[in-house]
Amino acid sequence: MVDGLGSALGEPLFERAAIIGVGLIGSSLARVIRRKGLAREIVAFDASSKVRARLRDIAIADHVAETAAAAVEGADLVVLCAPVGAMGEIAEEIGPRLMAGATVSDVGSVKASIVAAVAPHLPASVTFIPAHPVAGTEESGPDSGFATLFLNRWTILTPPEGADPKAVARLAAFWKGAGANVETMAAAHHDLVLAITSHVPHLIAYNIVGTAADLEEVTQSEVIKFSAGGFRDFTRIAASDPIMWRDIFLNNREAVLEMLGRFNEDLTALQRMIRRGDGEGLQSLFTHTRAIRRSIIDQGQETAAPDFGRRTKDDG
Ligand SMILES: NC(=O)C1=CN([C@@H]2O[C@H](COP(=O)(O)OP(=O)(O)OC[C@H]3O[C@@H](n4cnc5c(N)ncnc54)[C@H](O)[C@@H]3O)[C@@H](O)[C@H]2O)C=CC1
Ligand SMILES: O=C(O)C(=O)Cc1ccc(O)cc1
Repeated sequence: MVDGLGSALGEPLFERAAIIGVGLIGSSLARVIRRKGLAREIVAFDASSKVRARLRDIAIADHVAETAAAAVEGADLVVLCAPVGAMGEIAEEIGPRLMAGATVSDVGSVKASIVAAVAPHLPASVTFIPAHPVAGTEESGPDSGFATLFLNRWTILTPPEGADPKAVARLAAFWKGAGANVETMAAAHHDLVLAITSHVPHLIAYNIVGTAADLEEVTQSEVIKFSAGGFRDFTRIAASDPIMWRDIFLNNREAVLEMLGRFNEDLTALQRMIRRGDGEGLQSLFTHTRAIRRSIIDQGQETAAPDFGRRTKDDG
């Protein structure tokens, strides 16, 4: 087993999967759907004509549609994989063309605002089950995706109350087939958890790289020259897609501001420890954070070294 994804499942879970927005996540999904036989047929649509042309070249989908509405025709699974801010307008376009009984999902990094933007456009005959694969890289576009992206990572489902349990179970089986572990929670809870585990860390990375870039005028090339330290890890995160992250902060505003408030308080406490020479306080916090990192590794959530080389040689 080269890819760690195990052997193919039996019958496909879906007949026709439509992927709307085929960048890093959409193309990774297309690749794993095909590799694992999770749907019989894959139809793709991307708003960019350049991306559509590229999709025809790399042939990771069976068909590339010219509109989102055409892509969802006859699809029993529709997954919206565009930036968070584009989900509402896509839903508005595809709503009238969705097949009765279809499952509509998404992969957006924020959940409550997507529910608010998407749900009003969907007919009662479909089941909407928002999802978030907590897996990714700083890259974007259809060439950056790979089939093992979701392997051993969490995918969070946030089904609304009263969602058809069979449809929820089928979507959970789909993500498990893609290699993910699946957890279910409320959309608002998801947004709070992700604000502290993903959104605020990205904001910190954007900020520290921005601060260093300002200093660079003073220090000339020293920021780049000595970036082998912790700063280098921040630059990877700060290279993440600007549109995607703009949308995340605009659409998870309250949770991010709440977590930033707490972060600022703790940062002020650290500042005070440094000013007062409180070595005991600093050491105690750093010992605690080191233990957190080690417990994450012990739970198999992370390798000791950055693991963005998880792409295997046949990950096409
Ligand atoms: N990049 C990451 O690490 C992760 C991203 N996500 C979420 O996945 C979604 C997609 O992110 P990526 O694949 O990284 O972005 P990406 O930038 O690689 O791909 C997004 C694609 O959507 C297309 N697009 C934009 N507006 C569209 C529209 N109205 N209709 C159809 N296509 C449209 C773009 O042309 C682009 O090809 C975002 O909602 C993001 O929050 C979730 C988990 C991880
Ligand atoms: O590249 C990284 O370190 C990430 O954190 C990737 C990522 C970005 C956005 C998500 O919603 C989930 C995962």
